[in-house]
Amino acid sequence: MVKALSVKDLTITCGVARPLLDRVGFDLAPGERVGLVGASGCGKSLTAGALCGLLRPPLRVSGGSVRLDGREVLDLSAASWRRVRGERIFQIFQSPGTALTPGRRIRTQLTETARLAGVEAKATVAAALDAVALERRVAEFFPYQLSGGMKQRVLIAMALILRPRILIADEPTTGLDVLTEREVLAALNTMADETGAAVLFISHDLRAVQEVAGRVLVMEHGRLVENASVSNLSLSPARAARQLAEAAHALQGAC
Ligand SMILES: Nc1ncnc2c1ncn2[C@@H]1O[C@H](COP(=O)(O)OP(=O)(O)OP(=O)(O)O)[C@@H](O)[C@H]1O
Repeated sequence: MVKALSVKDLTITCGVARPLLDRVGFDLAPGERVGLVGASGCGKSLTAGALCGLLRPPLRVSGGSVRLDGREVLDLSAASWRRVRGERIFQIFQSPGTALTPGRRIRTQLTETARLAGVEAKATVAAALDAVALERRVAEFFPYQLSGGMKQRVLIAMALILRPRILIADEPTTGLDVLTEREVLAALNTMADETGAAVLFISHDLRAVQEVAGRVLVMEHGRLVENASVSNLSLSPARAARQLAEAAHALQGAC
């Protein structure tokens, strides 16, 4: 079966220093939900940036391959990337505000998304808001009138409308309170259930990852050091994987 995403030996450099990302490789099957975890600075966001064609100089992909549905994307032009982003691969960031246009109502932005997807706007926008548990009146709001968690759910609603093959969620719940985090994760799971999108969920928090993904990739110093089910991390030969499992376990015990 063709993988939704296939990453091989992905290497990112910045000048002549040692690679920031060193021969990273993993696959996502269609509809699969996988976590990407690791300590701050290990290379999670760089990976996400490369997968979405968003790296800018001096950062450079100096080797490897990224295939979406079997098609190489690392050599795409900027114009082709703009088509691929949204249609095939959609990214949600930690700061959702930057992805929404400040001076435009949510309804306008979701309607535009529906047009891009070539679907009827009114019913689709209403259904997407319902699916992410946002009241329909939120459509009349401007982004500044929304909380961080509501903005994240608007972005997830956009993904629902666009139905990408792959959703990359880069720390989407960092900085949110526990209840809001739950709502965002539930919206993410609903989106993946309804669209069949594969999800790469990036976080330093294994507890949040567990709500979405069964399998996790663990990074350390720009390298992938583990690829295992969440339940097996505590037995991993990789110290970084065991430490993450222990930290999650300790936090759970403290609650
Ligand atoms: N634009 C850049 N130029 C140079 N180095 C960069 C750039 N962006 C990131 N880096 C370096 O690449 C490494 C990986 O950064 P990255 O942002 O991917 O970490 P991360 O795992 O996402 O961390 P966090 O969890 O804190 O977001 C770090 O050493 C960082 O300093």
